[in-house]
Amino acid sequence: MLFDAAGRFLLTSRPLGKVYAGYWEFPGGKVEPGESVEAALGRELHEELGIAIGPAEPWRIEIVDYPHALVRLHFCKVREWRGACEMREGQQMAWQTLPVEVSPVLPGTVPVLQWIAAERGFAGATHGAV
Ligand SMILES: Nc1nc2c([nH]c(=O)n2[C@@H]2O[C@H](COP(=O)(O)OP(=O)(O)OP(=O)(O)O)[C@@H](O)[C@H]2O)c(=O)[nH]1
Repeated sequence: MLFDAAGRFLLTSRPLGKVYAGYWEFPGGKVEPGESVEAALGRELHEELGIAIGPAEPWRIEIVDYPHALVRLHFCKVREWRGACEMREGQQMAWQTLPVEVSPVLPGTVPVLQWIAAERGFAGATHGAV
């Protein structure tokens, strides 16, 4: 999860051809064998966005049982990176705050918005209805 100095966070849309194409999520991807979560995040954000991240602060872990896969998601906060985000996989990006304006949000991403809301004392809907 990239957070800028204003506290906005970056969401990206899933590219065509993937499950849940067009749904918005925090950029990232799967950990490869032998790789740490932080290293995987750095690799994925470089592949997807062309940036080199600074420290990744582990935040929360969520398990989601999708019809296509059971996934364990490790959310880490990143506040420093080098380079400007470019969409290397045909995705879209949006810097967001609460409530999130992009839609639809990936089911596994919704709880994360709720955690951010709790942390910020934000009351109300975190995102629009699909
Ligand atoms: N990056 C990311 N993935 C999420 C979020 N929420 C969530 O449920 N996921 C799920 O976690 C998995 C992430 O793996 P991925 O992005 O590398 O995999 P993918 O389905 O795109 O397939 P791929 O192996 O072809 O890249 C997907 O099943 C995705 O649906 C999120 O906020 N960010």
